[in-house]
Amino acid sequence: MKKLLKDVLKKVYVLKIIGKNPFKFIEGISMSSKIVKDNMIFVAIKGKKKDGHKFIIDAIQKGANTIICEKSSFSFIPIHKHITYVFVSDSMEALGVISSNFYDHPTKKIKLIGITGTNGKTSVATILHQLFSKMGEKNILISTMGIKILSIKYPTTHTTPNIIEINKYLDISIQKGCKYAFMEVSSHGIHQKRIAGLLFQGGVFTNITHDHLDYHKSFDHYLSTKRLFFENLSKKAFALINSDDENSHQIIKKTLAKTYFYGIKKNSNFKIEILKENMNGNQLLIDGHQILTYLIGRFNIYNLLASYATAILLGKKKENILKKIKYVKPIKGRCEQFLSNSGIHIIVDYAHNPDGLKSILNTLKIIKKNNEKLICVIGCGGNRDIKKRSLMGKIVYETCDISIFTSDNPREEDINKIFNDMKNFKSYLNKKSILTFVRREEAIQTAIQIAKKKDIILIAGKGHETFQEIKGIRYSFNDMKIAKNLLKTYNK
Ligand SMILES: CC(=O)N[C@H]1[C@@H](OP(=O)(O)OP(=O)(O)OC[C@H]2O[C@@H](n3ccc(=O)[nH]c3=O)[C@H](O)[C@@H]2O)O[C@H](CO)[C@@H](O)[C@@H]1O[C@H](C)C(=O)N[C@@H](C)C(=O)N[C@H](CCC(=O)O)C(=O)O
Ligand SMILES: Nc1ncnc2c1ncn2[C@@H]1O[C@H](COP(=O)(O)OP(=O)(O)OP(=O)(O)O)[C@@H](O)[C@H]1O
Ligand SMILES: N[C@H](CCC[C@H](N)C(=O)O)C(=O)O
Ligand SMILES: [Mg+2]
Repeated sequence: MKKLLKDVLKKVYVLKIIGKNPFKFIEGISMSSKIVKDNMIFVAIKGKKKDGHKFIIDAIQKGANTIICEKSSFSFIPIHKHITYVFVSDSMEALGVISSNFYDHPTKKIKLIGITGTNGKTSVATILHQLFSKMGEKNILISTMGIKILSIKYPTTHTTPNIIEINKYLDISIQKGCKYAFMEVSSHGIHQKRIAGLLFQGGVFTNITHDHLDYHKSFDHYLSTKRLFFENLSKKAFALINSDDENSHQIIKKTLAKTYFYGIKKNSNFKIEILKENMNGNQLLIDGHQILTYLIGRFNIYNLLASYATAILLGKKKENILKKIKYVKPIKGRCEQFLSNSGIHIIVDYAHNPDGLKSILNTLKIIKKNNEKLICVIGCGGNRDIKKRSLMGKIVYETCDISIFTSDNPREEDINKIFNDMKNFKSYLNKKSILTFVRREEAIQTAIQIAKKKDIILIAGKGHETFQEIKGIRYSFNDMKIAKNLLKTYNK
């Protein structure tokens, strides 16, 4: 793709330009000097760890012909002939405008829905992707598990990719005939302006509970970051809010968007009634119509209702949605089940914060009878929220019959420090012991050795992940695969 610089800079709030050459061609945009190629724009961003302005020389050596940078960082910048320097007050905001210009404004051509909240973003986005595909509507999914355009998958590194990637993939999807885009909007993504300049048709709020306080420092900051997404929606957009969440009104305090509520407990625009809940599926009453869904767990009832309501707000016919929504399949690593030959129930779930754990454990209580044991294998990620660890440890300890603490993705942290944090809680129960194994495979193995027929083993925290990240290296690891192999080994 090739564009004139003057077109790429349209509507960018420019403070000053050096080396102006509007007829220069641009062949790409990058915010990382590491991947700059000939005739690209390099956008210097001040990060948490590094300052992109320090990599301007590197970017020029790799072929960048234009530099976007912040005036305040002028002292860092070496001036080269033939290079155009564009000074802006906010590089990230400028990057939003530039990438939208470069890819011909994808969000003016596709209906983009952003899904935000502590838990349920991947689930709702994926349900919408499946539902719309089943209704014959081509769409793109942008989620933790990667990007999917029709049935082609593209790997990503972040739940909400950077704004260049978002525009690039939206453009590809438009070329392939997609009319809808369902995208997860993480709080990191909002705060780091990875969604700058995107026009959203709607925003969906799932819930907000304790997580990411390593990054946000306080719950208030986390909440106000999520609120910012709704504040920036236009008055033509819709905001679809979980009315049962205690912060539902906070989230939409200053939104211009037309607000709708969905929920089970409180009065809402979109309601659902639970007729039967079990491990084979849920029987539900949506808008007076009975449906049976393969998705299990109360949390998935919220996810399903949010998806139904989104489809209605996007103008889809109720009868058509209801006809197709029952065929939505369970989502990888979200309450993924396996029943072994000897009758041991394995559940792999991505619960990685206190509320996620409560949700999945409440679901498992539905199938647990008195004599069956609930065994949980759990770890907490390293270099992430420390305060959530003891809350997660306590929930598991007080709910499960056997608690096995192990590693998740320790990243750069000492695993024994993580174990200490997980065990740092007071409990009314003091008889039970907690087993700890550094090696996650050993923890799963122990759970399988202990388990008897009909016992339930919950392996939590890593869901679909196919690796374990330890000291910068990603080792291949998949909870469900390991569990199935071990069940075979022990003939269980
Ligand atoms: C805490 C966090 O989110 N950090 C993100 C942030 O990093 P940073 O501010 O430290 O960036 P930096 O390393 O200082 O670099 C600053 C700039 O210099 C540039 N640079 C740097 C080095 C170089 O040689 N050349 C160069 O040009 C970088 O490309 C960047 O533009 O900006 C980087 C570039 O966009 C991100 O990759 C990085 O994500 C890190 C790796 C990360 O793990 N993020 C996670 C926590 C995250 O974002 N998670 C959310 C999901 C959370 C949820 O569950 O809801 C997500 O959306 O994925
Ligand atoms: N609506 C919900 N309410 C509460 N818990 C939920 C909900 N949906 C899913 N969960 C729990 O949270 C876990 C993660 O779900 P999901 O991947 O959909 O969330 P997410 O918001 O995309 O997470 P991430 O922040 O990692 O992207 C699930 O495995 C389940 O345990
Ligand atoms: N999106 C979540 C994923 C956490 C998954 C868990 N396995 C971990 O590594 O902590 C986060 O960035 O906090
Ligand atoms: Mg996700």
